[in-house]
Amino acid sequence: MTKEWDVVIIGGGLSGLIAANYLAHKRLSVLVMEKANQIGGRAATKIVDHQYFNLGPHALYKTGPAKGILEELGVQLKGKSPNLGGSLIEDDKQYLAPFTPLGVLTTRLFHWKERIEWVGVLMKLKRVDSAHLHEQSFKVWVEKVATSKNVQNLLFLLGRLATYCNKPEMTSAKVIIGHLKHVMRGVIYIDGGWQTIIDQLYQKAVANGVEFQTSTVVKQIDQVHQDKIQLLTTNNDRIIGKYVVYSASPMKLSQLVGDRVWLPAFLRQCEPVKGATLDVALRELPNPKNLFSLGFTTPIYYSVHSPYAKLSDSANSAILHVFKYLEPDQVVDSRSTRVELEDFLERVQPGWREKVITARFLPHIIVNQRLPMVGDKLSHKMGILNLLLAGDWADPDSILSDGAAASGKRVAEEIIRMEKRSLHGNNERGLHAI
Ligand SMILES: Cc1cc2nc3c(=O)[nH]c(=O)nc-3n(C[C@H](O)[C@H](O)[C@H](O)COP(=O)(O)OP(=O)(O)OC[C@H]3O[C@@H](n4cnc5c(N)ncnc54)[C@H](O)[C@@H]3O)c2cc1C
Repeated sequence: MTKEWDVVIIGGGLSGLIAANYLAHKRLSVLVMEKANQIGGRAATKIVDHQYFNLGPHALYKTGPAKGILEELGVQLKGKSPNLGGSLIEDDKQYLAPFTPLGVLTTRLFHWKERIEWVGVLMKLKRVDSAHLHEQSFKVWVEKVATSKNVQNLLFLLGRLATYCNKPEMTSAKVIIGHLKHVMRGVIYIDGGWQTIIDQLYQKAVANGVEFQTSTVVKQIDQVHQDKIQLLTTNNDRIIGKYVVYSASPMKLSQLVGDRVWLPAFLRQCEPVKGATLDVALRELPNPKNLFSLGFTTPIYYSVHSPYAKLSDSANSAILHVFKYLEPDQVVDSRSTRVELEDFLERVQPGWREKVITARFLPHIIVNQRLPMVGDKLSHKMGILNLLLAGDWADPDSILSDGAAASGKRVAEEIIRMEKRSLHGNNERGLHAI
């Protein structure tokens, strides 16, 4: 017999779990279907040799929507904020980063006129209302506010650092600057890795009656009745949901619903944000003072996360990430990219190879499912009634965990609203307030 649920959520990542938690507070039956053999998606943490590896560098934005939503759901977020400062690397030179007052005053990256321009730009960044920048690219905005090439390059670097997006001429100034403003107010590295967030969301959902099916791949979505959506899995199981939340890849949705179902155009045009990451655990740091460096014009990031978050069972281990920001459609040669990241690490931590406990290299991973483009129009109307969209790609104003969390909460609220409306009609059972 085909089992029926009020809500079926496709995808057990951050957005799916957040939606499940908000829905779990109501008298709705909720099933989460996850393709992998464990939940968490891109927020999962892998433990290798007692070292905790997030999937590349993961920072939670202190004033972004995700933190507030997680706290509202009762998730404990333990960890510390990394220090500002660090260095910028260009060719064979290393400069103090002008991210602190001392850095601004003393960095050899800038001459005095540029220092003044940089301070002015930082003030503009703080004051600008990003909501009005929808029709402008980040590049156009940067070239409007800064004349010095060095200051412009520093803004491009900050945009990459904040959003992982490496295409300023295509990306929306609204999203990049909105996000950058959150990043400038501070980030947190999480003790135990982001898995601790996932685990808490999972436990709370289960305690409130949500059911989970892992190793379950949904391969087809069909509307079989006005308030019934049928999901077919690769094991040929059939599951019915009154509402379905889709939180997997936007590019794959058209394959699941078939050609005849109308989907909003943005879903077919989504371009993912990608990167290459080298995640490394060292017995100790050869150069303990060098915790954070960025390529100035080369799109490379290096940061040691373990001084600010417990990411190992051993007190001395250092967990660090070296990351390359990729452009959309960039062809990646895995070997040369690995060499590039290892060479960068050699530059900032000479002799690191002698200290390796374990390392993982992922040459081509999706960081965010949608590059936020200028003039993007995200529509949630589609050819299947009661099919709702969540994920780091499904929010018009935010991306990364902020987009995942905001969209997860939004779809849950939408379902609760629709359900209340339909219950008003037949008034069979009541909904509890959260
Ligand atoms: C290298 C890297 C660095 C990052 N750094 C940061 C950072 O510093 N700050 C930040 O906020 N965010 C960061 N992120 C992004 C953050 O991890 C993601 O935005 C967030 O985890 C996405 O959650 P999601 O639920 O939208 O998607 P996912 O986590 O991708 O969840 C979707 C789930 O759907 C499942 N699925 C797919 N297809 C099917 C199917 N057919 N049937 C059933 N299940 C299916 C997948 O297995 C997956 O578990 C980073 C990501 C990466 C990769």
